[in-house]
Parts: sequence; C-alpha cells; structure tokens
Amino acid sequence: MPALATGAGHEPGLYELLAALPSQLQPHVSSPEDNTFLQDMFGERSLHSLIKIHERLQHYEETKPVPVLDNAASLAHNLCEELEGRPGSGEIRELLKLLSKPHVKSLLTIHDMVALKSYDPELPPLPDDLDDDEDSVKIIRLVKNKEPLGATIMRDDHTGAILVARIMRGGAADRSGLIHAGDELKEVNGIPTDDKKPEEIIRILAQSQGAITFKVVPGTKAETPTKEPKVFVKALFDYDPKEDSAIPCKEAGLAFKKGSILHIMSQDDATWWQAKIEGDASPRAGLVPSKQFQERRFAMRRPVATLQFHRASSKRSSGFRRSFRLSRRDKKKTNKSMYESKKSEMYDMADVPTYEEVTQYRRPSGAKHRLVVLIGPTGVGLAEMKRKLLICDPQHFGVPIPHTSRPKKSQESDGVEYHFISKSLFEADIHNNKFIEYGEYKGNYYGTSLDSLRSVVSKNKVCLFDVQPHVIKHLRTAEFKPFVVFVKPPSVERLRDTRKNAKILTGKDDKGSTKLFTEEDFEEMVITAQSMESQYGHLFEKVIVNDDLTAAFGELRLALKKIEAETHWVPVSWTHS
Ligand SMILES: Nc1ncnc2c1ncn2[C@@H]1O[C@H](COP(=O)(O)OP(=O)(O)OP(=O)(O)O)[C@@H](O)[C@H]1O
Repeated sequence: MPALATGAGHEPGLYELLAALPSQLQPHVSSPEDNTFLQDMFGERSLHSLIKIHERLQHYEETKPVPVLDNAASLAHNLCEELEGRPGSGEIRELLKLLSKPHVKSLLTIHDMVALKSYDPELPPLPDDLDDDEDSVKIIRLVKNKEPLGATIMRDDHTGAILVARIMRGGAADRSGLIHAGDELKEVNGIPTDDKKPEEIIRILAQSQGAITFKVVPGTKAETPTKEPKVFVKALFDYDPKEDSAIPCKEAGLAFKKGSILHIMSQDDATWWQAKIEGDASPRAGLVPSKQFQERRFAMRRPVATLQFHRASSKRSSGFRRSFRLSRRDKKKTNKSMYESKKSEMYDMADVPTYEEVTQYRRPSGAKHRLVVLIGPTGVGLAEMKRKLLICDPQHFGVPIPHTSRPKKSQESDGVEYHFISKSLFEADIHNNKFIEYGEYKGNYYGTSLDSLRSVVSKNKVCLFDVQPHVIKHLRTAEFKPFVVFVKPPSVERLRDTRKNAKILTGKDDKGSTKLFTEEDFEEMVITAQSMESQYGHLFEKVIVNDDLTAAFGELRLALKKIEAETHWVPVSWTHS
C-alpha cells in the first residue's frame, strides 16, 4: 500500500481518516482476502487524488469563487488560431504549446461545464434511420448479466404492436427505471420486433448478455409509483408455472408449494400477481395466479372435484375420527357437527384453497394458548399422543370433557368422564349450536361443546382436541387460533411391523373392548389418511408420520413448544379482533 503522506500543517480530515481506516478495520476483518481488498481499496491512488481535490475545493467553498467566464475553451481555441498565423516569439510558442495540450483543453472544457452548471449526461445521437413520425422513440441501453430482464411482453391484438406487458418488481428492468409497462418495443439490439412472436423476442433477450439496446415508443399510460404493499399470503395449493398453460410467460412464473408464505409485491394485474417466496434473498418477483383467477379456474373444474369429494367421503366416512370416542366401526352411529345441517349445495368460495392472507404472530406472555387440533384416521395413534402429552405435563395440557345424555354409571362422576345431561337439554343445546360436534349412539347423544374447549383454555392450559377434519374450518377463529396437526400413518408394511401387538377399540360395545389390527384396518387407515390430506391438507400446519411412536411424539412436543414460544404466520383475521 502506498504511504499516505499529508502536507505539513494540514488540517486532519478525510485524507487522514482514509489513511487510518485499514489498520482500524483490521481487527474486525477475519478473512485475509477481505483484508487485502480493503488495503488495496483505501490505498488506491485515484481515491487519494479525489480526496485531495475534495479537500482543496473545501477551502474554496468558503470564499465562494464565481467563474469569470464560461467559454474558456472556445476562447483558448480562438486565441490559438489567431496566434498561429503570426511570427512568434518564444513566449507565443510556449503559450501555443500549452493550450494545445489535451489536459489543458479538457481542464478548460470542464471549467466551462462547471461555470455553466451543465451536469446532465449527454444522450447518444439518435440513429439516422428514424422516421419523422417516430419523434417519441426512446433508445434504452441496459447492461444485463445472467439474471432475466424481469419483464413480460405481448402482442397487442388490435395494433399488432409488441408491448411490454408488465415489469416484474425488483427485476433488472424495474431497477433500471427505464422500461415501463405499456412501452412499445420496436427493436432489440438492432433487430426489428414487428415480425417476431413474443416468444422469439423473449428468446433473443434470454440469450443476450452485457449491454442490450432497446428502441421503444414510450406508452401513454401514466405510471403511478406504487408503494410496495406489504401483503403476505399462505399458499393453499401447489403451483408449478411449467404446468400452467394460461401463464403469459412460463419463465417469469414462480413455483411454490402448499404452505409457502408468499410476499405479494404487486396486484396491479387482476389475473397475474407478482410475488416472491418470503425469506428468499433474490429481490425479483415472479408471476403467480391471482386469487380471483385461481378461484375461477377452480370453479370451472368444480363438477369433477365435487363428485370425487362425495364419493370419497361416503365410502370412507367410517374411517374418519369421532372425537368423543364412540365405537369406531358402528355403521349405524350418526356423527354430526353443528354446522353440517347448514351445509347447502351452494358453492362456498371460502372452501376454495387459493391463498390466505397471513401475518406474523407471537403469543404474548400470559395470553391464552392456541387450541391444538389433532387430525388423523382412526387407529393412527391420536389417543396415544394425547395420553403421552397429558402424562408428561398434566399442568400444561388438558382435554375437553364431552357431554352425554346416557345415564351415569356407578363408578363415573359428573364432569370427570362426561358432563351428564338429560336428552331434552342435549337437544336444546344442539339447537342452540353449543356443540362443535355431536353424535348419537344406541339412542344416546354424545358431543363436545365449545364451552368445554373454552374451559380448558381459560385454565391457561393447552387444549388438545381430536376431531373430524371438516370441523376444522369452524374452529379457525381468533378465539381459538387452532394449530392443526395431522397425524399420518406410515406405509401398510410399516404399520404391520410396528402395530403387531397394538389393540384398537372393537366398537361392539361401549365397554372399551379391544382387538388386534387387521390387514383391512391398516389399508383403510392409509386410504383414509390420503383422502383427508387431499381434501383438508391446506388446513394442516404440521404433518407427523406416526411410524416410530417415540420419534413421532418427540416431533409433536417440539412443534407444540415452538408454536408457544416462537413467531409464526397466522391468518390476519385472527389478530384483528
Ligand atoms: N407408532 C406406534 N407404534 C405402535 N403402536 C402404536 C403407535 N401409535 C399408536 N399405537 C397403538 O395403536 C393403537 C391405536 O392407537 P390410538 O388408540 O391412540 O388410536 P386413535 O387414533 O386414537 O384411534 P381411535 O380413534 O380408534 O381411538 C393403540 O394400541 C396404540 O398404543
């Protein structure tokens, strides 16, 4: 590094600071490469010269000198012409030599520019072959590296013109601020675009690197500088732009998975939003279908989807969970949620899994715990998981006590196994929507009331509730903020291995008689789990495969611990009340 000399009597300033920086920064720089880089940068001669000039200029700033003239360069030029014809003395020859030096010429030109305060860049001359009516053509030069340009283009159906359809937020074109949606593209790198298809132009752009020159006619649409909206959504479906025939430009699409958190950066276009995956380091947005568009597409596919849903649910309803533990396989038993009777044939948009607006949430200390909803096919091990949680921390976890209209047995106590109420009171409570879920078995009602969930939560406990998946959506309120865990069976082979000695309720009586699992039980468990996941998967926040019980339980405990202590995404509506 060159020595940094400062003049005697020099005021300490930027120059000294620059000289001291490398040694002062050294303790904070770990890698030798970074150190060398800093030494080189701060030792760079041109940087020192600039600082010196800056310091000199500062001295003049106080005296505020004004230029005597602003045409020094042309004056010098005229003087040279005048003197050249004359028989010269030694002084004249010296003056001529001095004024013809490029450095002096440049100095005088710069002097004039400063005197005139003419700091705007000079635009390159317009190409000669411009038509007269092309007076609003703009020549734009962008330097592009390997990243895409970040713009989509289309052909205008009426005029046939090639237009910039949209500028992707954070992309190269957006950052340049030079190209705008609505601009008409005339040429790319001297290649006329009027006879090209948009895809061909995209290809030319993709293949270009370094400086790209565009000839554009600026669009008339006034650009309203939009403040980047901070909208975050959770994706409730998987999306792959490569599989989407409707997307205007597959390369500009953003692939995501169900459960991904997307930062929506622009909703200017009603059909295609611009988004990026939250936490992704790239500033560039990609195209995703808008909520409305995705809903429309879903509605068009709806007849098939509905048919599949009904078939699956009627065939497999026996495999779905009964939270209040009636017999597991009694086909005569009824099982309803308070909302089922209201279910109409009307198409409910809220059921269409598209996006859900979310926000970050962290449980304030002392606030109620989120309800923990456990979902899974019967026999998968939910009771086992709940039991283990209750044993390991009975002060922290609790379960709701169900209601029944059956008579109390001698060994039972009211409010322990069940709340025992009369049939007429049970029916009145059904009528008043007090039960989140209820059913009838051998002439008696069984059910879980919303108040029994509230009672656990109000004791500052984590309420564990296993329920049929169609009930989840009715629990998704600001009050309960349910954390939905789906417990999934492993493969039939693994079930065979792990559940050799495990027993399940037979459902022949309500005395809790058990039997060993059959091959049919395993198959039904796996099929039911698949059906649950495909219909309700977008509502599951955590999926745990219950293969090895200890591992699955460990995973559940960790997930519950995290949800209690850490910040996570929840629907915005849950934080507004
Ligand atoms: N990972 C596992 N490995 C071996 N056995 C298991 C595992 N998980 C659960 N079991 C056993 O499987 C049986 C059924 O589990 P559990 O009663 O918890 O199921 P469930 O999902 O509550 O079903 P149901 O709704 O029919 O009561 C129990 O005997 C339980 O101990």
